[in-house]
Amino acid sequence: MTGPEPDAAPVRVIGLTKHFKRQRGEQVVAVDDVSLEVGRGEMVVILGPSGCGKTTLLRCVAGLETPTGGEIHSNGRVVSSARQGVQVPPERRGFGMMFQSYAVWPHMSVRRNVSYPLAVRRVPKAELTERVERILRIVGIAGLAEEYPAQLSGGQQQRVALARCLVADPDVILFDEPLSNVDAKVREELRVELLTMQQRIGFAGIFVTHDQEEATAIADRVVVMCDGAVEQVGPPREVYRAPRTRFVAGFLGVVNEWVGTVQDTSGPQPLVRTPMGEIAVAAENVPSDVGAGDQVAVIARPEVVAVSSDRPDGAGPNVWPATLTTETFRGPYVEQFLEVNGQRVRARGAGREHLSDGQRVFAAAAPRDLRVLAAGDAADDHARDASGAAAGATP
Ligand SMILES: Nc1ncnc2c1ncn2[C@@H]1O[C@H](COP(=O)(O)OP(=O)(O)OP(=O)(O)O)[C@@H](O)[C@H]1O
Repeated sequence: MTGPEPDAAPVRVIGLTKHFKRQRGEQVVAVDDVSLEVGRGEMVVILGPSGCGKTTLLRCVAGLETPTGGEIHSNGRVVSSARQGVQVPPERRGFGMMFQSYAVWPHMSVRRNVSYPLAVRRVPKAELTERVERILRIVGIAGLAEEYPAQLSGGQQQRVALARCLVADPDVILFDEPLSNVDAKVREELRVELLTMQQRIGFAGIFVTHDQEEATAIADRVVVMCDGAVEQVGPPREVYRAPRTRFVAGFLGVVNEWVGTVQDTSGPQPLVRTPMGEIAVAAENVPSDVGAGDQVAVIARPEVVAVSSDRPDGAGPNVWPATLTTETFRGPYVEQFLEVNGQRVRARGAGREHLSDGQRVFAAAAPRDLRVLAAGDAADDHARDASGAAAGATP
């Protein structure tokens, strides 16, 4: 086993594979050759639909599962290697864990729950008291120190779990859907606080979720998984705006997909012929291996489709006469469903103009806001099912 290296990444996963056997002997490849690095103080979010292998990946990193192949390093030290037969137990990996199943202990007060990780390490009493007080304050539960978990709300219990995790001062924390048991409002509050604490304390995190909004809100980098493998890794903005596959596009939010045939890729705005009409896409948003005659999908997020009652002034090539089918008020924005040449189009806007259902309008989208993806790479049925999102602009 190699020793810790100060400049090494807090977590490095190399070619990790985990197979399970089902009851009837059938093999499941839960994690399929995944490589990943988590930088110091970085929050990496693993996002994907149910059954894609997120939890198994995290459990392998934690040491709760023995990988079938590959390696895991913590600060340059090998903590798991199938080849070398190394499998360091969870408590000796130096990772904090905040899993749904790692609930707080009901028979201990908040203070004792939070003290526990230091008590088992025989941290001197004065230091223990000081560290526990500090963390209780940071997490905002100092006033609840003598309470028992049964007397706390779900959100407060999650704070206790977080405090218990942070008190040991881990440089990496593994989170498995830690906020899924609390209601939406508390969840959002905790999310913001978690980020604030992460910035203040500086720990790195691997955070598993199937909730794309949660992922984009907290991630420095998102790792999108599908069927055990990594589909795309990048900052949330990049993965959202420049998805590499239709699966990623559909999983990260609502998307319009217009399938068609590429006409010519020589100019600055290649044209794609679709049932909606010809669509111009900025050349830099067309993959280099796509050529004339290829079947592709043009991808448009609803917020890049502008709707107006008058033909927009100075508009570029993509302006389509449309019928507004329905418009729903969503508070910060309006959601619009349109029909363009028999195709459904979904748009999202500020709703400044008063429009009526059934009204003739114009839909427009700038070529630079559209992307072309190969039509064949779609695991998109999966994406649609998982996210409830609107690939093909179905509501
Ligand atoms: N102990 C096990 N034995 C057999 N198969 C398993 C075991 N644990 C997980 N699997 C299978 O491995 C695959 C990945 O499961 P995993 O729990 O990692 O997915 P997930 O992405 O975390 O899903 P979810 O979001 O629903 O928790 C699934 O097909 C699952 O049925």
